Amino acid sequence: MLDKELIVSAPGKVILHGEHAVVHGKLALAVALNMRTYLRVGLSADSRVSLNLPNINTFLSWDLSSLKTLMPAYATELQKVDKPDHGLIQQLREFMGVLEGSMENSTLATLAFLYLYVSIFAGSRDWIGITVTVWSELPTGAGLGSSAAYVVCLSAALLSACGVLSCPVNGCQISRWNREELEIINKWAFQGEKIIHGNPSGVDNAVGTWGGALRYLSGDITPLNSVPILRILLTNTQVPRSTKVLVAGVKDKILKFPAITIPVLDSINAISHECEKILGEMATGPTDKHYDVLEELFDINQHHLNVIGVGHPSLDKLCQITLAHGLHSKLTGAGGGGCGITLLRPGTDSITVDKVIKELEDCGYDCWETNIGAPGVQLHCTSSVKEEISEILWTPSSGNQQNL
Ligand SMILES: Nc1ncnc2c1ncn2[C@@H]1O[C@H](COP(=O)(O)OP(=O)(O)OP(=O)(O)O)[C@@H](O)[C@H]1O
Ligand SMILES: C[C@@](O)(CCO)CC(=O)[O-]
Ligand SMILES: [Mg+2]
Repeated sequence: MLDKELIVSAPGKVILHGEHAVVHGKLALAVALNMRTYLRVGLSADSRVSLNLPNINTFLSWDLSSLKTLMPAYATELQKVDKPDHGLIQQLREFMGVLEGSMENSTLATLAFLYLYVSIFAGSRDWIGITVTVWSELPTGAGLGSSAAYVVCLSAALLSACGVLSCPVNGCQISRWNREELEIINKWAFQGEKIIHGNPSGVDNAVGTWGGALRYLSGDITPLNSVPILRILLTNTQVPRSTKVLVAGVKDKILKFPAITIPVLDSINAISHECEKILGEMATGPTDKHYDVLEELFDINQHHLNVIGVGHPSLDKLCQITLAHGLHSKLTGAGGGGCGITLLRPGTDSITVDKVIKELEDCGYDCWETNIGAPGVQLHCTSSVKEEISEILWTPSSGNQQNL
């Protein structure tokens, strides 16, 4: 139960192979990124529920009594959540005054929050006024799993605030929940992703919850324990896109040209399997040949992703620029702009990397070399949060808060 306040965080992710195909039951390989979303939840002094999302300039507040009117007639068994309650989603849309199909960042984030708040607190008798502030190091809507990190944080924080999960801080700087608890967090986060994405596979919230590197196939999550350290250059083309729209576009292509599109998804599946095999072999001694294969798999998959309609000229340009320096890239996440990844061999010298970064930055892109395999969702003791993040979490601009 929420005593005074809690801070949780969850990582973003990079999909190495399998984006989009994973929505249709194929294998994906994904790794957690060392960029996180942080959430602070505190008891509110008045009986209000407030949501501060500074990254997307959203500051809202509701009277607790008005939220109670939305409580479903039944109490969801919190451990057994399965499908989203479409009746409740519709009721929340009416409550917020938004139309079905609205794609605004703020609408989707608020709908996901209210859905999780009302559903989770309906299962507990104690409705409490809370203030939730979320801030992220991840770019919003750029393919790095910002939506999943957001809903994983919401799920962990709300389930802890209403007493379903323990708050295992125990004087530690950082602590984690046990396996059963992580499974509940993941299930509720998946509900949140469904509200934001429409038809997510569940891979992004799985990485946000469990962290590390994992294989994901039709809901089965298996940690990849022996992944070698890969050097990855991440590039944000800064071209905005929506995962929901891109996922729906692939579905349309499957329906329109099944005989053409399904074999492409099967080939992406085979790429993920091949990559998994190579990563396994690399654990006992990476060779140049392994890197040759990884590079070729990036190239083939990037072509496939273009075929299924999720490429973008900005991503083509990224591939061309890096290839001119002997480096291989592919989009990551939903594509359509957003981020791409470039594989750096252990021997890639810093002069080459700096040249590539300069050329990409000249196109208006943002680049950084990254570490992958970060920990999943965790609970922080207040003093363990970086100072600049803690300042943001403590000073929401309530001046422009909208009271509803
Ligand atoms: N920091 C944040 N604060 C509030 N809402 C956020 C935040 N980050 C992401 N979101 C929510 O997630 C949505 C973006 O999700 P989307 O799935 O389109 O992109 P992504 O998760 O960054 O990329 P991908 O799904 O390809 O990995 C936003 O519209 C918003 O609703
Ligand atoms: C495009 C997609 O495959 C990955 C988005 O990060 C969607 C999903 O799996 O939910
Ligand atoms: Mg997303």
